Amino acid sequence: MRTSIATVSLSGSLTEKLTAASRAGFDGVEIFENDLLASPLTPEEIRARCADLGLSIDLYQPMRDIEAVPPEEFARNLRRAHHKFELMGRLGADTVLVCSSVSPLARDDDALAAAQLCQLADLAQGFGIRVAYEALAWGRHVNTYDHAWRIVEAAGHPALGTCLDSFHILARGSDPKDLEGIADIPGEKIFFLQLADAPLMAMDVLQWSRHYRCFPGQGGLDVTGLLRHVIAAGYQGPLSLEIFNDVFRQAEAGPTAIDAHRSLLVLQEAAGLAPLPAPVVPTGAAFVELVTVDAEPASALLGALGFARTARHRSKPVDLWQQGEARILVNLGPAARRHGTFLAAVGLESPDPAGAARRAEALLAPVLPRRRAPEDAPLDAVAAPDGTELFFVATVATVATVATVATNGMNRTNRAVAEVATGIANQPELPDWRADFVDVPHHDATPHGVTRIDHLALTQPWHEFDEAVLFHRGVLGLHAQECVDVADPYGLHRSRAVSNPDGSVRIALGVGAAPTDDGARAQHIALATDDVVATARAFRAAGGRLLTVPANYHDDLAAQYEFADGELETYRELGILYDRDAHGEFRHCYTDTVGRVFFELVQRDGGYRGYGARNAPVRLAAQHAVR
Ligand SMILES: O=C(O)c1ccc(O)c(O)c1
Ligand SMILES: [Mg+2]
Repeated sequence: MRTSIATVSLSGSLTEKLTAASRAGFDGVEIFENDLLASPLTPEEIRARCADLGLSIDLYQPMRDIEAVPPEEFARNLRRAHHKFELMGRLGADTVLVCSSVSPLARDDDALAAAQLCQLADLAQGFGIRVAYEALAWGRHVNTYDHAWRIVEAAGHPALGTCLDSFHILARGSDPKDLEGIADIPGEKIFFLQLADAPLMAMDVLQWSRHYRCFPGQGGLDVTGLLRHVIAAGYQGPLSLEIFNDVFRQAEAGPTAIDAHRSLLVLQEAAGLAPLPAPVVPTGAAFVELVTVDAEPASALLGALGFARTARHRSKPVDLWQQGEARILVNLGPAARRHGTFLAAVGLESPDPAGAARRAEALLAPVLPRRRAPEDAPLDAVAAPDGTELFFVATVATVATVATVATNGMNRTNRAVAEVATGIANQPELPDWRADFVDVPHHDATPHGVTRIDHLALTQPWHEFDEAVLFHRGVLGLHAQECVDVADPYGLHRSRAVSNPDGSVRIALGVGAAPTDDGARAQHIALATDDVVATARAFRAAGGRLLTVPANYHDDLAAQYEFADGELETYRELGILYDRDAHGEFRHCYTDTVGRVFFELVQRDGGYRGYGARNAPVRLAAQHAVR
């Protein structure tokens, strides 16, 4: 379907907003009156600019406090409307949005509202304009979609229809049954559809709408369900985003518009309107890549954690450090001069790397060159919103399967293998990232019990948090958990975890204060161990330093839980934190920070699902204290 976006959703001047909308692939815009009033361009120039950018002006909005008012007031409203309709003629816009009145002058009189809207529509019709009447959730007398529709129906004017806005409809928390009436509105009488999501919050609905709307898929409203009803009604107009959001108002318009368009692609897929290449959910973390200018601190830390430097890149100064199934690349790269040591890339194991990249590209993710150097294996990679490079790499099993199929035909493969092989039959050669690395002699440093990467925690730029969540959900097909807010002594840290079904890929996306030296966005790598006490002790014995946790924390633990003899003393000594949920237990501790990066050692038992959020305020305070 055609896509559109209200100019209020983007930051900048009207010209900047239009340019961003066009570049992101929108077909049209809603011109918000304030953007026009503040623009030095004449309506004719705006019209020409939109035409140059390939944008139609799908809606002019809003007109307020029009209906159900005393006659002398209504006469003034018609005069105002006359001016606006002339303006719309100059703009080349043929639909105007009228939102339900909030005026104290408005009467609770549907017949009067219908009669006056009918007169307004008559005037509009003379200009070739249609009036779309929308119920604001806080409208004085009209605040539900069905009430607005009853008035439109009663008015019975061909130039009068309704505008449905998912926020106003869903924010009232109505019973899903109440939405079924949407499908009964004749599709051609739904003149416009505005789409917005919002995080679930208990607050005044006007404030909620004006500050916290977000793109579909970023909040907690069932925008997909609503869209299905509107489509069932036969609506054929554009899908238009109308997002009032304090963060998007400040963020750069270009990336916000791309995020916006991505949300409509994911929404249309979910509503069964337009398919995308199917999500290829990653099945594991193959590696994490750190970039640093000085390998020494990172190497010392990895060595103390029990990692061994097992291989080196054939052509570049990149070392592979490994322990169990945890693999960390240390890259001596110039980028670190700007950022300090940072996590630059993640290798995600994928049953179909090319398919994963196709979906990412369809969802407007920047696709990175397949080879970073001519001799490198050609890997599919895209950039996440925060710039982290995501490599889709063949799972070890997939690479082996292709080799087996290639050499032995199908006779020795079982059915599961055959299925995977069919899925990748058109990829004769699945590049293996590991082939770029040559083994180096190493003393098998006694491993310290790290088995794999448990999760990554990546702090996002302040204005890209919602975008990051939608990206990881939509592009990678990961499931997003609820948002958690964590108190930081110098601010607030908000976190939302995304994961695959078996928990072998977990990323905690965060935003807010960061306990790093220059406030740079902290990134941490949590390493799984079956025995955090043993791993922590071995780390210490090898010269590693663990984050010190205040005694008050452990005193509080003693008040909450009963521990075996000596257990709590061990946790005090090593700075181990403890949490429990309905499924199991979590024990974890933290290393020093190098640049932006630190490590966490975690022991999950019994299917614990969280990330130790209740301990995060104590951990953040301790990290700030170290600085
Ligand atoms: O907040 C408002 O006033 C407002 C204006 C126009 C709309 O379409 C809307 O949904 C809200
Ligand atoms: Mg609206």
